Amino acid sequence: MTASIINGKEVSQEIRASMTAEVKQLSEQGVVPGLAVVLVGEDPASQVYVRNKEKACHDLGFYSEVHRLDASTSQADLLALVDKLNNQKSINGILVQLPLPSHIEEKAVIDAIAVEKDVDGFHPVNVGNLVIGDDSLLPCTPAGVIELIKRTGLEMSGKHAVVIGRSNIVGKPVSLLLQRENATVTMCHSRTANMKEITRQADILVVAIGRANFVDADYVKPGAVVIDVGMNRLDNGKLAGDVDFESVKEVSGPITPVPGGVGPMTITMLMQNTLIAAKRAHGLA
Ligand SMILES: Nc1nc(=O)c2c([nH]1)NC[C@@H]1CN(c3ccc(C(=O)N[C@@H](CCC(=O)O)C(=O)O)cc3)C=[N+]21
Ligand SMILES: [Mg+2]
Repeated sequence: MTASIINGKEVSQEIRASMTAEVKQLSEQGVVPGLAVVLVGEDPASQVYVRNKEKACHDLGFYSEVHRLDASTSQADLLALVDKLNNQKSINGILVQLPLPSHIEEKAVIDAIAVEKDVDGFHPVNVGNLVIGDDSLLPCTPAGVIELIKRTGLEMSGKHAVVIGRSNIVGKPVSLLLQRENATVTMCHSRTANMKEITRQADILVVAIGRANFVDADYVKPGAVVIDVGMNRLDNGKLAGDVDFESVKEVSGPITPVPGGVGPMTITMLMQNTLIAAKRAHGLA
């Protein structure tokens, strides 16, 4: 049996198309969602993501600003920019591209972003609200993963979801969101013993360990939904996921490719968070 491929690009386009009418209606009321992206330094991969975000804003009719700062920018200057954006009415969402240069303390910068403009969902208050189950801005990649699983038609309630990876950005929050969908969640990570025995029990397998082609067919239960969050740039310049797509698709159920899976959804969820933040700023949500 050959697995069906989950087309993240197509799902993204569908969601963005469904947002367009609302954005148009809001702009007629004078509410234009605004996103500021801050990029420190010249990491080429980051430049690509930032351009994709700019394009998404443009296509949706959002206002957008991109602040490209020199790699030697001081922490104080970066914090001053964040403060300015926190107070700028035209901006509803602020994204400071990570990683930051090593002389800047990431935590200090994330903590400085206004909670209601934290469209990455990385601020400790948004993380805390996610844990408690209160309203928060959800982290974009985990929210995109849940959306893709929903679109497969699989009922998550009561299913065994296994997450490989325990990062603050993906592994931890995606586990919480899967629990919220009433899945039974197991977390694995680089120190997990007998990992294959655990992942082979998964009805849903989410992989975010950051190692190219780490998961092969031996890790996967026949028919399982497989979501690959990996983004590994190979020496040949190609992008590889954490899942060995060619071998896994022979045993799995619906599976995401890289590129064209989770990546586009991350940007779509960022747009959705910016829209939510804009509505809240105007008392409309
Ligand atoms: N504060 C912050 N928030 C982020 O959300 C954030 C960040 N920093 N730093 C970097 C990572 C990475 N990231 C991606 C988003 C979209 C694609 C994406 O659109 N990928 C496409 C194309 C990729 C390509 O061809 O290079 C795809 O998978 O099909 C990739 C990577 C957001 N990140
Ligand atoms: Mg890990």
